[in-house]
Parts: sequence; structure tokens; C-alpha cells
Amino acid sequence: MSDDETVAEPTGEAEEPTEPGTGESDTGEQAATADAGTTHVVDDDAILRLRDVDAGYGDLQILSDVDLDVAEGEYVTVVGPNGAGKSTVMKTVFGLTTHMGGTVEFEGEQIQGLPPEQIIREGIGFVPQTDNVFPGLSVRENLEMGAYILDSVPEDQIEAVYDRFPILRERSDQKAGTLSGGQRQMVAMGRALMLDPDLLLLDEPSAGLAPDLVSDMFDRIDRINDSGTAILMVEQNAKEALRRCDRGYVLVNGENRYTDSGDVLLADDAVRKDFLGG
Ligand SMILES: Nc1ncnc2c1ncn2[C@@H]1O[C@H](COP(=O)(O)OP(=O)(O)OP(=O)(O)O)[C@@H](O)[C@H]1O
Repeated sequence: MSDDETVAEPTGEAEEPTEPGTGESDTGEQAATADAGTTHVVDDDAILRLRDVDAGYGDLQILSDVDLDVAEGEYVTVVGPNGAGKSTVMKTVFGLTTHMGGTVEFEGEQIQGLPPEQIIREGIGFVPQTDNVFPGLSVRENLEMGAYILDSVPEDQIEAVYDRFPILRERSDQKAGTLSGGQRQMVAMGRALMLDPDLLLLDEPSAGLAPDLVSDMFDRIDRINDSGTAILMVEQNAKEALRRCDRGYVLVNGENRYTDSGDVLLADDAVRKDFLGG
């Protein structure tokens, strides 16, 4: 491992706030008609439950009163304009933002304020949008890093990841930085799956992928979900994400705007006009 790779968990933080697309809020895209009466929660089955969450960076508040649920095995997606706070929701669940109020509950335990290392142990995996692999480490070493909290490398989990992404078995000794974008994304997902999480957080998994690889990536996410892992995903590719998911949240200006099944959101005139390009 090189000297600059001593942090065990890629957090996606390195390029903030200069990461393309996240530097400026694009409030001009936001709809004028807030659906204030909508409930944003599912039911008692939620494994992840955000209530009235306020969070941000240092003194800067980004999220206000956010409610969000993910049920066991559910596939939930968060869409919305640039700068709406979608990635901030993910980072908040994973303990990477400043918690300012409300509760984040996972499998019955409050996790707000816990560090990421502890949140991983609780059963949540996170794939950040950027800097999500260690480029100087081999594929296998990247996967091993996903299990760094364990005393020994779980060989069965490495095999499970290789079974899920066979190309990674072939590239096991290759440095992750030399892989294609799609393969790097597989490494990042594989690393996050090493501890067999109950909930996988995916921040823009299709970002930077060649168009012909995007639907392949979504198919892989479907299969991860089919095997029982709940998914909470942020996506710019809103139509495709809503088509695939069980339920969607539209977030605007750090607040809940709409919540419904993906199909209902896709069919909703206001959502289509304001957030999905008509
Ligand atoms: N590390 C940070 N420090 C300070 N402000 C930040 C940081 N990360 C994000 N922000 C700000 O928080 C706001 C919400 O950003 P976030 O990345 O959560 O939005 P997003 O909805 O995911 O946007 P995009 O679709 O463009 O990725 C933006 O105004 C952004 O500039």
C-alpha cells in the first residue's frame, strides 16, 4: 500500500466541494408547488428510518426535517435537482455529515452521530460517487479493505463477490486504477458487499459510465436487491432509477417534496415536468 492509501474506507470526500455537479445549488430547477401534506414514511417494517433530520457540513445546514424510510429488502431511490442534498442524505446515514437534529434509526438503534466504522458494523455498506476505490491497490486488496474491521479476510465473501462479478476474479491482481469505469464500480460495490450488509447505499452508481454500461450496472443492482439486500440509491438518471426502484423520494432544497412508488412518481405530471424533463 502506498503512503497516501492508509485510510481504510473510501468516503468520497476527497474532491468535495469541487466535485463536478455538487458545487452549486441549481435552485432554478425547483418546483413551486411543495406537496406539504405527503407522508414520507412507509410503515413499521422500516429497517432505516430518518425522522426530522437536519444535517450539513460544519455550520452549513443542507437537510431540513428530512423523513425517509427503507423497508427490509426494499429498493429506494432519491432523485432531485443538482444540489438538492441527495448525496448529503447518503452521507448523513453513513455518519459523514454534521448531525444537527432528528433521528437516524437502523434496525431499531439510533445511529446518528456514530462514526462510519461503527455504522459499517451495524450492517450498512456505502459506495460513494467518487474516490470509491483505492487505485494503487489490486482488486483483491480493495475487497480485503472492505472487511478491514474483521480479524481475518473472509475468503467466502471474496468468492461471493467474484461469483457476482466474475470479471473481478480474472482481474484479481490488477491495480484498481487501471480498470475501466464499469469494472471500478464493480470493485467499489464488491468492497461494500464484503460484510454482507443489510442495506447498501449507492451514490450515483451510473455516474461516469459509458451509456452502454449503464443498464448493465442497473441490472447488477437489481440482482443485489433480489438477493435480499435493501438498496438506498441516489441517481441523476432519475427516470431509469424510478423505473427500477420500489419507492422514490424527490428531494428539493434539502427537504422532502414527493414520495411514492417509482411508477406513480414517473406518471405524475408535476414530477415529470419539474424533475424528469417533461
Ligand atoms: N463537503 C461539503 N462541504 C460543504 N458543502 C457541501 C459539501 N458537500 C456538499 N455540499 C453542499 O451541499 C449542497 C447539497 O449537495 P449534495 O451533493 O448533497 O447535492 P446533490 O443533490 O447530491 O447534488 P448533485 O445531484 O449535484 O450531486 C450543495 O449546495 C453542496 O455545495
